[in-house]
Amino acid sequence: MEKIVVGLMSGTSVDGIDAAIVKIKGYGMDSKVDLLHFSTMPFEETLKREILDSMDIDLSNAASICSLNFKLGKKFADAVRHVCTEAGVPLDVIDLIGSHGQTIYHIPNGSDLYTKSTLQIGEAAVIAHETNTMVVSGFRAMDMAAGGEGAPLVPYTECILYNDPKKNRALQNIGGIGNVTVLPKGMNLGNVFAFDTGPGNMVMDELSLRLKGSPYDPNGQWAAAGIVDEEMVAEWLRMDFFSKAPPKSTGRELFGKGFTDAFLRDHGHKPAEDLIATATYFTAASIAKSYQSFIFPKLKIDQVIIGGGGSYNSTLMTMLRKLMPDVDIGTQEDIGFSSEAKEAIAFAVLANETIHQQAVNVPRVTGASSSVILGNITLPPGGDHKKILQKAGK
Ligand SMILES: Nc1ncnc2c1ncn2[C@@H]1O[C@H](COP(=O)(O)OP(=O)(O)OP(=O)(O)O)[C@@H](O)[C@H]1O
Ligand SMILES: CC(=O)N[C@H]1[C@@H]2OC[C@@H](O2)[C@@H](O)[C@@H]1O[C@H](C)C(=O)O
Repeated sequence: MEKIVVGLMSGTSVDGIDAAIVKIKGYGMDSKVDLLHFSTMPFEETLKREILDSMDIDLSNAASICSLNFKLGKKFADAVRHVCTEAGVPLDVIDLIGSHGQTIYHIPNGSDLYTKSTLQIGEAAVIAHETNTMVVSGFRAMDMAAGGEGAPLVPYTECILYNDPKKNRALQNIGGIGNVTVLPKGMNLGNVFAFDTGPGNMVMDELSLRLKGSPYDPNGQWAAAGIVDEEMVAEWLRMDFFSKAPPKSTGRELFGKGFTDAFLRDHGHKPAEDLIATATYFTAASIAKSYQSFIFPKLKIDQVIIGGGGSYNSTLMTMLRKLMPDVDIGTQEDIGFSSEAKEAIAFAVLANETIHQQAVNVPRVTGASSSVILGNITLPPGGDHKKILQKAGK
């Protein structure tokens, strides 16, 4: 049975809400997935600030997170309407919405102070009410309840969408954070592996904003004009995160504002271009080091496919190619996909799996004790849920 599903993603870059309208036939590894339309609804600067502050342990509080949960729910509903209007698809054609939500905090390992936990907000009841559509949200919690890190979750969808019978592929996402999924040729879910590689655009973006007043370094132009401090990068690469073997995931807690504050405290007197170049090289070098430590010793990679907004930073792409000269490094566009749309598509696919009660986390990737069904289902208000689930194919 065919379903029209909207996938919503607001990632760690906090640049806006990505929305994909996807046609999905079937479920499981045989799902047929077609992207009908994709759009991004950028956050206004004030809302972006509010979200970033809510992630900052010094600025955040319970009231601000409570309020933001509902505010973002409304924004996610607006993003559904926006993508439908742009695509000329009536809202009542949508069978299901898969909403990742906005990660506010992620504590994958716990500490003396905090329990292992993760929080994605953007109230699903508000989305369901505004759109009169069933919503699947909170994808990460069940994996973490089963002992996993709750991330990364895209390996399942990447198996469906990108496996190649002849090539060992590494799919490198460069969003706020960098993460890789390794798909051995002719693979099945049993031999895929994945982990977060470290910072994506997060440090570069923070520096661009503070030193140049721009949310990112357009095409890497400032980084291209700067001089990299290789010693600084070598020191950063000695952080525990980079030597830890997967499973591993990370976020703003490690590479967010606190990281950039410390960098600027010691090096803020240097030219902005040099600082942005150093942060750009840090991302490239952390990806290369991750591959050298945890991928190349296991598998010869034939093709690295870069996705996420970082693929539009040509200085970063050049650095990556220099650091890994023996591998073919291309972009999502080179193989006929969209670099921007991939995560929104993933959460549409994952929502479809939820309503078909399929367990889709990959335990060897997240560290969970078993494979479990992800997500919370929110029915539309007053909806006849039997009819709705029937429509969804159960
Ligand atoms: N033309 C461009 N030049 C340089 N960088 C760009 C360009 N376009 C986008 N980016 C970068 O991509 C980022 C957004 O990437 P993306 O949408 O993949 O991240 P995300 O989904 O928020 O993150 P994550 O995957 O970590 O959740 C921007 O913040 C910016 O740093
Ligand atoms: C906690 C969280 O939101 N993690 C995100 C983030 O963004 C990239 C990387 O860090 C990855 O671990 C994950 O997202 C992708 C979509 C995933 O779960 O596969």
